[in-house]
Amino acid sequence: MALFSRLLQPIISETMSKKRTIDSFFVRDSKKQKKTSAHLEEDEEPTYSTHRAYPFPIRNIASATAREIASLPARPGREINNQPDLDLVYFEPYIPPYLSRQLFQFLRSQLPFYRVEYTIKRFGVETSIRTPRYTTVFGIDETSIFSPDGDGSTILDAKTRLPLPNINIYERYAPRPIPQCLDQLRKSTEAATGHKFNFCLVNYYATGSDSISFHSDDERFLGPDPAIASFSLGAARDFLMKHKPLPPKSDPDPSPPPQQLKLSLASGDMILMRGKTQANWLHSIPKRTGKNTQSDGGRINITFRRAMVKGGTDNYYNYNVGKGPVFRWDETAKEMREWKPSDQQDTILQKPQEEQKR
Ligand SMILES: O=C(O)CCC(=O)C(=O)O
Ligand SMILES: [Fe+2]
Repeated sequence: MALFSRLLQPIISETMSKKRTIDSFFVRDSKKQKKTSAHLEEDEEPTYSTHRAYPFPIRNIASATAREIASLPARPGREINNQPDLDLVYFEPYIPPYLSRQLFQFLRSQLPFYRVEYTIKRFGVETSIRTPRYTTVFGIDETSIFSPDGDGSTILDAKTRLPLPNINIYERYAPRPIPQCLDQLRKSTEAATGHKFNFCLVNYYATGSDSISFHSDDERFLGPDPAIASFSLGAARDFLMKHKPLPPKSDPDPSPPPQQLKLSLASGDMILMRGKTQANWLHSIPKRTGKNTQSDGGRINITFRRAMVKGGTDNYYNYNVGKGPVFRWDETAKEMREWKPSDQQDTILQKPQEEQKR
């Protein structure tokens, strides 16, 4: 390997920081390697997914780990469809505990996150909303693809495979390809569910105060009866589901009203919502009060979805990336910190000096 990249490699890893947790995902000392797992590759050079729209390169998972993800789910899914219009498949878990722990640490430290602010009209008044969790998104709708050659910076029409005729098409936000560390899971999910996905949305709930209120993912750009695969990593949180309001009954009907559901989603679990579910049910992750709300109650949620038209791409980037600052996990401070482009540059410049001191 060229001297340049050898020199650069540890510097980049240092920029990515999180020495112990992240390195242990890839490179283990030989004693630990024997004791804990034969799955993770020893001494594999880290590689990165890069794209001009990423704020920084996103580290790839090792090839052995990627192969493991391809072999999932750990357990077959169980159908939950005992209520009107409800059609779920619950994998408990999809990702086994040793792998979900590592994937949680890895994704938390490697992905760029945002705390999006936007305005809505509430009772005719412009109201500012600060999303009560960190979010990020990758992908592009079904009408387009990232050019398979080069660094994928060119976007092609999905049918003609020619560059988009109008350069203004995705003008508000430059779409980002799904990085390898999430794309492995997307492929596995497609194989396990028989559904296709072109978007990956990630939520990070830092504490019990982070939440998502009752909503359904029934946007028109997803098409009718969309399938959404939703993964949990890290702290367990309650996932509530309730039926959308029903019109009052006209005739005496003996069928009982739909019941609210509560699933305690644990690390590694996956819930597939499909069929009539989004059209008829709402879901939420309520705030959690009491103990265990502050410390490492961090939870990552990953959803895979399939947007059919360009409006879906703009909507997802608008609400999950936005125009505000980037946040990145700081392993020393154990919290998300605002990240600036100069952070990366600083580390690259500082590191050789530090090494000379030793
Ligand atoms: O965090 C979760 O489990 C749910 C997230 C969700 O509903 C969404 O992002 O639309
Ligand atoms: Fe949702």
